[in-house]
Amino acid sequence: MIFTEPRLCDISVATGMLQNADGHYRKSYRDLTGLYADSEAFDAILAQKADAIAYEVTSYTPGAKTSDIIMGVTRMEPGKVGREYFLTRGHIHANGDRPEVYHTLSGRGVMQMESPEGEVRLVEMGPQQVCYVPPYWIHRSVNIGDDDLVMFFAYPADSGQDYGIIERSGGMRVRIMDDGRGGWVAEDNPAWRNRTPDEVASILNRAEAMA
Ligand SMILES: O=P(O)(O)OC[C@H]1O[C@H](O)[C@H](O)[C@@H](O)[C@@H]1O
Ligand SMILES: [Fe+2]
Repeated sequence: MIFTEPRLCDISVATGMLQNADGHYRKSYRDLTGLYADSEAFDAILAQKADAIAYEVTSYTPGAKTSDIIMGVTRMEPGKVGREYFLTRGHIHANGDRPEVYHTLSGRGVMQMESPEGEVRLVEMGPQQVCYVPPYWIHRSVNIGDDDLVMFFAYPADSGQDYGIIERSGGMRVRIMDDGRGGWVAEDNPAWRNRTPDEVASILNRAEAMA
């Protein structure tokens, strides 16, 4: 039997990156087109810095099985589009029955979660707080602070990401907005449509089919 070699990776909290990683992807503001409520404010950002990095992910993938764990670091810029705080695209795991752990290293964030049936959970996170995102929850990170939000994450390597689930429902159910007093407030997204019972069943069945 050949055992996987252990791997030590330093985390640079200052740069928000995993060292000795084997994966790195960046999302520019242009890549986030269509995610925010205020399209005029978003266009103004695009005019300034369409190709600047909005968030980036460095990761290490030891293998491809359920029993392999992908680990990495996400770094998000601070800011708002109009009143709406910067966010990641968000996804549900394509194999929905896969959880994820997020450990905030610096900055302040909200882990925004939504169940297939449209229940909402919002978990505010600061440094040295760990959030367990259970199986089947759609999840997205929101930077509600004035500085970079840097989070360590880990999840089973066969999770996969389904981004279409958010597009198909007109976004997530709530938007995380500036409350005007330096904090945040969740406001209903009027474009949101709940998933049908058939869609919910297919999310659950798909996970069974992949198991
Ligand atoms: O995948 P996104 O929604 O763009 O979010 C960016 C990243 O957020 C987390 O850190 C996840 O663990 C990553 O898998 C994900 O890629
Ligand atoms: Fe995930």
